[in-house]
Amino acid sequence: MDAKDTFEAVSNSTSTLAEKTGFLSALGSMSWLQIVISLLVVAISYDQISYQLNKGSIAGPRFKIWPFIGPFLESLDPKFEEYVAKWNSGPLSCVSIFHKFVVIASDNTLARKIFQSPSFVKPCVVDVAVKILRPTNWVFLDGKAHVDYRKGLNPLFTKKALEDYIPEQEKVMDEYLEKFVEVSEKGPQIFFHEFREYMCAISLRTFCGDYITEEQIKLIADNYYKVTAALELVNFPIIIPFTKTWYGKVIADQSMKIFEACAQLSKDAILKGKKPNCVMDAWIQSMYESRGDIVTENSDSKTKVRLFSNREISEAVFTFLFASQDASSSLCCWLFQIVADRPEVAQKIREEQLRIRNGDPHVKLTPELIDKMEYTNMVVRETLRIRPPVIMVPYVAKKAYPVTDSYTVPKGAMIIPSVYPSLHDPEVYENPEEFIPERWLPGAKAWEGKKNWLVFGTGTHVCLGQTYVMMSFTALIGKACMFTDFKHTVTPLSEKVKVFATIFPMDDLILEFHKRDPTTVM
Ligand code: HEM
Repeated sequence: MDAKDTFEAVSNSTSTLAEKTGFLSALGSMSWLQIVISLLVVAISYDQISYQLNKGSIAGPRFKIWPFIGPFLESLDPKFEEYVAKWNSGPLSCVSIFHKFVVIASDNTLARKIFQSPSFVKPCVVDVAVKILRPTNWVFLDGKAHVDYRKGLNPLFTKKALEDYIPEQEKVMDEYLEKFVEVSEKGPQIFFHEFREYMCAISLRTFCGDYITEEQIKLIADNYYKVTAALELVNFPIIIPFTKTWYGKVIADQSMKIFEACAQLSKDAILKGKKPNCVMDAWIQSMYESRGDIVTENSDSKTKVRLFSNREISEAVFTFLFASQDASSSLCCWLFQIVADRPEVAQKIREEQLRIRNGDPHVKLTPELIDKMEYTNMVVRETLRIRPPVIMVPYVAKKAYPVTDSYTVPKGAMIIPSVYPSLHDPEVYENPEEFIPERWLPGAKAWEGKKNWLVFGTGTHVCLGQTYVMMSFTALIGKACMFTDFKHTVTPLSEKVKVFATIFPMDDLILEFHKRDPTTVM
């Protein structure tokens, strides 16, 4: 019997006793006001006692200061400093909002343990996510079904697969660098929105190739933020027309309809022997290879993939966009801000970019070329360490989960492994608040702390796109440094962190881009 059962048993036996001693007749003599007040007192006491029982020995407010709602109002506008205070309060801490009990793990060993306990926990999604992403979506699979599905997706984001997508990606990079210069003609601009649009465009080209039109990309890029807003952690679970969640669902449905049509075009093209140049092509090719409908050099692959319907493909592609959009936009903002603030770093990137291209800045991107960008890659890695886009990942306990010898997370509670403290651990990363790309030189101490590298999570749900992220951002910042000069307008809020699903500079990043001679370093 757990603590909650004990409490319920005590309540039941108390009520039986009360009945015996004439509780009902006492009730009959009370006024409505007295009854309401009494019920309120019982409910508040129940809420407080169940909070105390769930909290046990871990850190957290002594009492729920606001009965029932807890810190609900603060959670509507989460402050980074409040998360830091929570992490500093102990390896495990807690908070209770309405009926949700939330346990936060700041310690590296505990965070890893949670990520790697799929029999006790699964990713926690807000109620409305099931409606927006649809209940049939693969992201809601758990256990073996999830592992089997992932096996079919993993090959789509490897270095080998990237080779096929890079030419299309490079076109989008060039197009947007031109656009950033154009936008800057009016002087310094807020780039938060520009970068979100750019990320959406490059992701859609990578996922759907040229089956998706410019207009369709624009429609999704202009409206995707509605999906982010609809999926905020605290949201009304029922979709009411013309509310945030309704707008989110409308744009999600429109996007999936577009992806469905793209999937059919890709199926037709692959059956006619087209060489894949986007994620959809690569996935569909593996489906037809598995059935023996086509033969390619990969036909011997052990991972067999069934033929998915266009609707299933569209739902999966939407999850790729959903998983990548906020985190990639966050990385993009911090990467440009950090490099713009450090001209010596930009200069070293330029030197490397020109050197590996033998002085010709127009040499096209390939995975082999990106592999040679050692310093540029260290800059991306250090940016991800100092400003990890995903600071924590919400999971839910499927059953009572004994996370330490002295504490068991109650069934149904949210359990959140934090990523940020591990990446700022001074034992592993000396002067953790300083941006030092050289800490990632081959053989340097930071590499020994592999267990602390939780930027992409770990375990069965580890980020599908991690290789893709490292390679495409290394390529992007390399090209941006060669072809443009970007200047950052520093404000008192530039280094303050805003939390909007992921993390961003609080001033939304003010930048200006100017063309430069790409054959020079200075
Ligand atoms: C800077 C960019 C990114 C960061 C920091 C990031 C980080 C993460 C993290 C922390 C998780 C949770 C892992 C876990 O629970 O162990 C995750 C999951 C995931 N990420 Fe990423 N991600 C990024 C970009 C991308 C991109 C570009 C894709 C493209 C496909 C992607 C696809 C996914 C998917 C599908 C999952 C869920 C995997 C599953 O449940 O099996 N991510 N990511």
